[in-house]
Amino acid sequence: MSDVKISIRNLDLFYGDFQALKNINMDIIEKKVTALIGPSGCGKSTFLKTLNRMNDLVENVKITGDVKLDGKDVYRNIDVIKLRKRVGMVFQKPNPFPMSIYDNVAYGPRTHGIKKKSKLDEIVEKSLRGSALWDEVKDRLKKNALGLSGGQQQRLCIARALAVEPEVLLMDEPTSALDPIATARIEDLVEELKDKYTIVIVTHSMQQAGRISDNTAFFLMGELIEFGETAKIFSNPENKKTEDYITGRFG
Ligand SMILES: Nc1ncnc2c1ncn2[C@@H]1O[C@H](COP(=O)(O)OP(=O)(O)OP(=O)(O)O)[C@@H](O)[C@H]1O
Repeated sequence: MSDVKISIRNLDLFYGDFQALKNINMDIIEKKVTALIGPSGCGKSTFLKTLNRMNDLVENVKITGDVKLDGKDVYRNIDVIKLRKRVGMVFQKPNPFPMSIYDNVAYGPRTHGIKKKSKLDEIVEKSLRGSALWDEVKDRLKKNALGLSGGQQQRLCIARALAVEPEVLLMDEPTSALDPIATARIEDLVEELKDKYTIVIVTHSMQQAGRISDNTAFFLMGELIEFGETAKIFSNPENKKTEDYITGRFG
């Protein structure tokens, strides 16, 4: 029996007059990986950002419909800071803060009021272990994070997201700036993280979606064309447009 973590109903999003999302309906299943695929500009990132209200920061944006996290509407009667603690995000380009590795990971817990050094030490170690970076950095936690490689920086950003103990992790093309080896490490990590977290990942790579996701959503020009089990979407899609896209026939 699968549990729904986030349910999306009749979601429309406008940037000014332009409608970027058209009547999206989807259930994101707890502790599964959901991949969002589709051509450039189809609305994947926009959709991802509606899940923790990152679009609120954009001017002239209008959102209607429902996004419910554990049954509670995230657009009404909810503290946005708390929402973003529960629904963390990792971006396309690794974006560590220009401070030490330790301080990057401790940043979130500190803003949520944790001050005790022993507690922070524990969170930093646990988060870095969680993002499979601990062994590589444990002897240089006080060094600047900008000295890490791109792949290490991205795992640091994942550790930073994990440090506030989120329930959902949104990942916007987290491997697009990485080489194949660093990409494989992040993919392995996603596989491990789904034991504990619900993961939604935007990817341009259909191979990646096929490798790491349980469910896949195919978007086209702001519409959700097809959503279902990844194995089914890739082997036997219902919609001709999905088939054209995954077989590379799409222009
Ligand atoms: N802040 C904004 N203001 C106006 N239009 C926007 C804004 N952000 C995105 N758009 C438009 O909304 C549409 C969807 O963009 P979005 O970034 O969600 O697509 P995407 O599928 O993630 O694309 P990509 O794969 O290239 O990252 C595009 O037409 C884009 O130009």
